[in-house]
Amino acid sequence: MSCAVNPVSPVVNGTAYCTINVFAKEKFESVIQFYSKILDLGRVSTEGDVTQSVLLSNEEMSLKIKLTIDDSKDKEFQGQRQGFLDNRKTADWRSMMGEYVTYTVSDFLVLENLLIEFGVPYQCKPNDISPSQIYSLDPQGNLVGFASTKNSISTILPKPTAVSSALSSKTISRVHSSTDLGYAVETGLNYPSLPIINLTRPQRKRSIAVMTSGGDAQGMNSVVRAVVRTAIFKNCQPFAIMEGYEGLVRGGPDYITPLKWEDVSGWNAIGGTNIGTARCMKFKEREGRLLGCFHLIQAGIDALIVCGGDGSLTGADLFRAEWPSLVSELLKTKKITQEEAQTYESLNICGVVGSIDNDMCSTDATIGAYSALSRICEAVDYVEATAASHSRAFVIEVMGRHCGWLALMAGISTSADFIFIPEEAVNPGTWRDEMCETISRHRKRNKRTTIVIVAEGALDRDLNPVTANDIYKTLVDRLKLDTRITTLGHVQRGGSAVAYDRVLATLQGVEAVNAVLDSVAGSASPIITVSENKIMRKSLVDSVKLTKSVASAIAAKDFGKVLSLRDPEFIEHYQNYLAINAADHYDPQLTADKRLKIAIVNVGAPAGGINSAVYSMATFCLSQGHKPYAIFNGWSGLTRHEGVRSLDWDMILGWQTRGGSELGTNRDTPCSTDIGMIAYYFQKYQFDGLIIVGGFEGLISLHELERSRDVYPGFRIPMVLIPATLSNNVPGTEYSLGSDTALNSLTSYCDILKWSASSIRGRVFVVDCQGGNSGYLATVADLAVGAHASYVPEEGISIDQLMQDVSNIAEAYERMDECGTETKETGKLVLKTTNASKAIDVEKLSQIMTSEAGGKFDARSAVPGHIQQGGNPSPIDRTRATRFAIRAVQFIEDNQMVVNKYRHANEVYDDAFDKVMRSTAAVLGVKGSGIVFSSVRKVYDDETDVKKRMPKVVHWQSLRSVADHLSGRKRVVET
Ligand SMILES: Nc1ncnc2c1ncn2[C@@H]1O[C@H](COP(=O)(O)OP(=O)(O)OP(=O)(O)O)[C@@H](O)[C@H]1O
Ligand SMILES: O=P(O)(O)OC[C@H]1O[C@](O)(CO)[C@@H](O)[C@@H]1O
Ligand SMILES: [Mg+2]
Repeated sequence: MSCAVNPVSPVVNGTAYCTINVFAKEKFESVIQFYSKILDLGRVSTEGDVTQSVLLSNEEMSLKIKLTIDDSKDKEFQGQRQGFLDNRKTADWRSMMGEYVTYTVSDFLVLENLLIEFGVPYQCKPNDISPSQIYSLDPQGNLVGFASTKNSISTILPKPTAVSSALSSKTISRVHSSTDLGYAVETGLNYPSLPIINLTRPQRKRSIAVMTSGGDAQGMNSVVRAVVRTAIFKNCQPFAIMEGYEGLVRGGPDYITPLKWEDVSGWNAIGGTNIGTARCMKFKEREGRLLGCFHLIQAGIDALIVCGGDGSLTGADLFRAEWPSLVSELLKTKKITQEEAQTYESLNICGVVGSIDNDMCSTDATIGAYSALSRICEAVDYVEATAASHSRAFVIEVMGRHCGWLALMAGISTSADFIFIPEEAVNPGTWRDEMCETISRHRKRNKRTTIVIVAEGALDRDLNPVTANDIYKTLVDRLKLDTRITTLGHVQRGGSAVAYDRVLATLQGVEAVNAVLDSVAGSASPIITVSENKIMRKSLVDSVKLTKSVASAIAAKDFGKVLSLRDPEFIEHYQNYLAINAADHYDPQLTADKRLKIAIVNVGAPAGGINSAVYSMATFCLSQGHKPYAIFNGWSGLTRHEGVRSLDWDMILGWQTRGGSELGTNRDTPCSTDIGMIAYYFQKYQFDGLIIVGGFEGLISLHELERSRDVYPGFRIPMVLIPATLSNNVPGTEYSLGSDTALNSLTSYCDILKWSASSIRGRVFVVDCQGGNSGYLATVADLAVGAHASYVPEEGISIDQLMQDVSNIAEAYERMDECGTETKETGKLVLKTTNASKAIDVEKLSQIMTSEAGGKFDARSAVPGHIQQGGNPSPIDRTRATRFAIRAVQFIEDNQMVVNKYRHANEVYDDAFDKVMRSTAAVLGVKGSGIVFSSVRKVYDDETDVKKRMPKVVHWQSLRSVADHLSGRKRVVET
């Protein structure tokens, strides 16, 4: 290979002079232009005639461009250039040229734009997501390298990864190729190939800034990580605005800073916000917003993603509305040019709701709210122990500003005796009596603890605050209870985010970048929301307006409206709290003729929230006037006569918060035990309804009972399955109880491993995840912990992908070295669902990875096992269990009329009969943005792959490509 460069001294190694040879006259000027523009060099002198040379120079370096006309050399270079173009995707250009010169440049963005402008091809290294080196061909065809930091270019070529003997097809069982089950990476998120050169129109990279504002909230770092990486992935330049609106007002490179891929490594596990936040009074004034506008334009920012609470998003909405007038003021005062005014005529803004308060209308959950709830529940669980020991009362004050969501959800999760929330302002004359009456009843039934949760914004109907002190005094003076106040304070905002918040933040961060890229001038600004499991875009203006109207309704003492302005789920939760808390102290809601005997049974492996479902089912039944029955130790327990007991309030105290299954559970199904005997007991106890809480065996159980209705009249009652399994593999629902608890356990376990791995250079942990044939847990954990790769049964492990992953990880380590970042986040994780491959367990997998890595890293295996079933259920599982249980009882109530006609044994079970009865045996599920009941027959026949114990369609499939793109995992797309 020819090289026209005569590197007198390589610039990269400190000296700053070299000669570039050009062999065709028509190329001479463009080569001069190329180097002078890119390296910012001035033309110093011109010499000679046929053999001309030009000296280009600046303070740091000089470059001689020398023209020696030589047709054959020029042709040789043309041929070479073609070779580079042909091999742009497949070969490392450094291996194709004997010599080349490297330069340091400060801004790759500018460089890439210039290379595009010159129409020259280029290649990014180590990859195009986060290059630390860029190689290009100058107009003559010389290979030229650029580095973003001094001396950072490695001339050592990455060793091509070969499949060694350790990886013969004998050692790996290939379960499925990556495309077998339709898991090819989604088009929209596919890895970009090397940049496509646009020869006609230079393109400016879009710059997207992200900021966090207001009170910090767990999960904000995941938003920033997702925004940064998605922006880079979509070929945009991400920026952080440091310190919230304060950074915008102050401006300059200290406050508006570009971020790289590696800058956000490991951020998922870190609490608070790494880019700072503030409450900025100046931004509330137009003057502050004018400065913000100027600084954004100055930094060339096209779009702004604001992650904050209701205040921050109100500010964002105002900023958006005022933007045109701010721009024209800046133009008038000559702070910006006409061209800038045109380029930035409208502000492309998107809101992501991050606040522990969950006070923004139009979204179910704000980022951080469930983490704060988790902190509260942990604290109350701890307090329970000391309260029980002393038989004390505790008044626990929680945050939430003017919103009672945290207090309400904590009340349900911990089965608190009484709660105070701003949405349900209490009667100033009667609240003390009401509270004391409830607590006295509980105490009379031998309850040793009293927990009252008060939201910091709690009010009475005259708008006077109801404080922890007021409550304390009442408990002491009237009930003579030994009482303590615990104000949880900022502990609630502390610690790292629970898995739910990490995933929510990640998906919303990705969606925010998509939203700003979809926006055109004049389009309405969106806010990213969540409804059940669905990430959506809504109007920022409308959400802000709706949220503001809550404050107006409170001020107007219109409390009915306040409650109605919260999302429908809030109201449902509030009614649920009242219902389960009324189990012993009100007259039953229903008249005697409507009261039912409802049985509950646990089937399958333990999962977080099973006990909460039993507790809520029983307390709700009691408050309605129904009689709740427990079947102990599953179907086999029933056939072994181990007991059916009616549940009463005293017996189930404390079950809401407990892990495991108090009723006892196993995987037996009615047909695998003795369905006749089960029918006998159903007849004996005259059950009017059945609730099964369980996983895949729960579904099979319900199916078997439903299909036996013709033979056994005892089963002609409404029956519901509440899905509960950490595998989240029950067809008919996108969410099963226990999967959140499991995800939190796995996430905490992985965080610990990651810290350990980060302390040792080049350490990777390969973690074995439960989940049966479902890769749900591993996939969502992948997103939550920022794993490098995950292997799931739906895809299996292909040798090619495994090799690719080894080289991805090796590259990631190289990139870290080359970036010279001082990041400690060097630990890497790979997750594998046990059934992703039966042939290679995590131990073997880690051995293979270590041996293939050729010394670049070493891998260790880790097996968390049944720890994944979790300890105490997460607040999400507790509150969902309550919601599911109450909905299940209501389903049984609603379907009584339907089944009554057919319950007698002498009814002929014909087709018409069957058709009506079908809908009365259902799977309760979360689908899209709502709760639905689907006939078990339909679910079993149409939606279930019985052999694989899986739904036929997996709803979380798209998460895999998001996880891949956020970790920079390259996929081998198999043909
Ligand atoms: N009406 C407004 N106009 C302009 N800016 C505002 C407005 N309201 C709030 N902001 C800006 O947003 C910042 C954060 O608002 P705020 O303190 O209400 O927190 P938040 O975003 O609601 O978060 P959290 O309630 O979770 O702490 C304010 O300090 C201010 O800079
Ligand atoms: O951290 P600061 O500024 O004291 O603010 C506390 C407030 O912030 C929040 O934690 C979040 O808005 C509120 O719940 C609380 O009232
Ligand atoms: Mg707020």
